[in-house]
Amino acid sequence: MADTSNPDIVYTVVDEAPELASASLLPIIRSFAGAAGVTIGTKDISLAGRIIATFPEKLTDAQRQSDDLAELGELVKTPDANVIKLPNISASVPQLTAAVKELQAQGYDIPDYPEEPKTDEEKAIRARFDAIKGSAVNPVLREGNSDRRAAKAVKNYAQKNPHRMGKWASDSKTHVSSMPGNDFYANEVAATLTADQAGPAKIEFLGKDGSTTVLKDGWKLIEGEVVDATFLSAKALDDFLAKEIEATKADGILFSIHMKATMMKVSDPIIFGHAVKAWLAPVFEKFGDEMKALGVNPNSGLGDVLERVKGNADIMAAVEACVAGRPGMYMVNSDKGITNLHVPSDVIIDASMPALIRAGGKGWGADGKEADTNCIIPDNCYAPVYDEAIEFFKQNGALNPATAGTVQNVGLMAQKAEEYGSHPTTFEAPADGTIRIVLANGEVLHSLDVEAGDIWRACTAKKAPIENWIQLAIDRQRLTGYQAIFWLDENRGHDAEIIKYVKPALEAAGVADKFTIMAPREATRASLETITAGNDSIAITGNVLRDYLTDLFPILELGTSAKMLSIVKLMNGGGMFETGAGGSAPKHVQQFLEEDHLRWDSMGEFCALSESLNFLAEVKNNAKAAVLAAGAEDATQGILDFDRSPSRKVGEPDNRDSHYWFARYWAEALAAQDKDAELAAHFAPIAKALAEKEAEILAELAAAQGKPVDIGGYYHGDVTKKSSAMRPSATLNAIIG
Ligand SMILES: NC(=O)C1=CN([C@@H]2O[C@H](COP(=O)(O)OP(=O)(O)OC[C@H]3O[C@@H](n4cnc5c(N)ncnc54)[C@H](OP(=O)(O)O)[C@@H]3O)[C@@H](O)[C@H]2O)C=CC1
Ligand SMILES: O=C(O)CCC(=O)C(=O)O
Ligand SMILES: [Mg+2]
Repeated sequence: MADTSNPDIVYTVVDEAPELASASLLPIIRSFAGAAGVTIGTKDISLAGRIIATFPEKLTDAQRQSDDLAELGELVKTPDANVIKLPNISASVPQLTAAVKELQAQGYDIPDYPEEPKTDEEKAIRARFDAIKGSAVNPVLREGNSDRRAAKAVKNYAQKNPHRMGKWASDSKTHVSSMPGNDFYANEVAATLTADQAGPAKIEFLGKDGSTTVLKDGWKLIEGEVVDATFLSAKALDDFLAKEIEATKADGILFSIHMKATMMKVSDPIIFGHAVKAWLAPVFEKFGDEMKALGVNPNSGLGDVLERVKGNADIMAAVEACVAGRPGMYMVNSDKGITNLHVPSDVIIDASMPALIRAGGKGWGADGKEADTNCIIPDNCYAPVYDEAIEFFKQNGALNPATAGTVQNVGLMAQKAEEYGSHPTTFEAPADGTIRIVLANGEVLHSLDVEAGDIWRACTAKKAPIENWIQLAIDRQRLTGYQAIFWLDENRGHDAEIIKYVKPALEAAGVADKFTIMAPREATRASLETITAGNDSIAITGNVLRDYLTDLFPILELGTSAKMLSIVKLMNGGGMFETGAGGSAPKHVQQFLEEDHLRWDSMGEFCALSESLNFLAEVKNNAKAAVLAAGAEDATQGILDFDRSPSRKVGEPDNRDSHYWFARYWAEALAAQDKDAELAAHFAPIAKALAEKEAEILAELAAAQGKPVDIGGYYHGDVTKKSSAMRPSATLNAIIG
């Protein structure tokens, strides 16, 4: 539940591992900030919180929750915003239905998710759920462009303490496979709107029979907006997948598909569903009707398919026969039999491909052993990044984190830029025909012929965010002097329009010679050459590559993207500080529940906290916040210098221990500083107590580990249970107060 006051800083209530970490860290932050008069509020953007806020009608007053996401969405458009944003679940359908089930079991009268809505009432419920599904939080909050990089201290630490890297063999059979054509990349057309063309537009489907269906109406487009349309052919996709299954088998390697069904919540579950159908093609051919009657929807994954057909012996026999003839499968969890195709949100490309590359091009097979892998990334817009990276490491061997430079990112993200804002304008073609965009002035902007099942989408990027992004890039290049590359492909419709903004802006600023423009493949090679030589680069990218590269490079350079500094300079003057560039680490929760050890690293929170306090100091002229910030920076440095980050193994220090050390170093720094005598006096006894009680506190934290733990729910755990699990040291709690 959230506070309603008007705090200096808003900290988000989220899901999974970061939310567990907050149960321990937030009381420390509140206590320390409170001593300086800095208030910390919370807003609940968790999956369960959003479901509860969306369906209040049958809930009791005590169960109801305000729509915190909507409130935060307004806050980030104001200069007052100062938000620390932790990662939240972007739910796939299986996750959404599991969360609903859990809430229902807790006595919340929430409707079931209608898989196949028929009545108007079911369709209305489905539409409300669809607004919660997938990446529904980040696009609302990200009212600014993205600045992600490793803080200097974090990068230095990684160079001094290089993580383990898998070895790359030059004859590795691992490779990326993408469609030979007729994909989003090949079919894209784009234009930048003039003043005459602006206004509410429509998207229409024209059937071969002459009928017109309006797919979207009142679509607001403004002057200077880059508007593109494209489609991916369903037939071409099916041909490609069938061939890749055979090719994988012939190569004797693992089959895997990598996409982002969470963020691309309309297009990618459909593509994933095609892969599930291709994998079980003979079964779907023979038992299609029976499977339909059992409610099978391949878009929900193989796990859901198997669950629904398991009572039918004939279908199960056909599944077994089919799978026996398939290549080996890349596994999410070989111990539990969870395959790449089980759940659409289990394999998320930004995290999965870098992990495979870090491992030397190896995936996990069903036998629990590492093997070379065919990485299927159907569309060619961004697949070349991974393809080129893999080729580079085959030729040059793995990156050496001890000597590698860094790739920072300046990402175009504001106002639902590009693909990540395209959900409301993505459609599966209902039949053969044409899908077109009709502008307010009646002009047809783009018209593309499609076949039934093709995935058509329109993306846009607005002028103000584009200009703001170019300026951000100029500022960062000026500040660092690094190599600076705009990752834009002049042969792609959308990118060619963006280049028309970039070139004149760089000329006008007199800095054109400091920047280059390269297509993703060439930019990947150039950046890898740069960091291999120990130098640094800034990748100035669109929204998707912002996401992909801020996992890829950190995972190679630092071992993880959790330690990244991730700043969103909100366009109306506020600041949002994301904690790292990774997600909510479901695997960490599994481990925590089994053995009460939380390996989540809060480095992202530590970095975001200092930034947020510095921002408060700057915009509100709050000198005490500046002192707190400097202390938090020292504490972060202490965590790195003395190696206080969590270990992965039960029985060794975990997330909670790192919070103790953070509190201790922070208190020591505040006690030692001479800028604010009042704060120094306040923190001196706290620092002393934390030092004196070190052995007791660490013993109490250690004693908690090693047994299963109950937190009263996965998506909607019990706040008290979470708090007592995450704050097991009475001695520490008493000092924090
Ligand atoms: N900003 C946001 O809101 C984001 C949300 N997400 C959401 O998060 C969920 C999980 O996404 P997924 O793609 O699996 O990516 P994650 O980043 O959550 O997990 C991938 C792996 O990265 C490592 N990792 C991530 N964060 C940390 C951390 N703080 N400390 C230590 N290790 C870390 C873990 O490795 P190991 O297991 O080896 O320890 C983890 O298993 C999804 O629901 C997704 O939609 C994803 C990205 C961003
Ligand atoms: O919103 C999401 O689903 C994921 C966001 C993400 O991966 C990122 O911003 O790095
Ligand atoms: Mg990401």
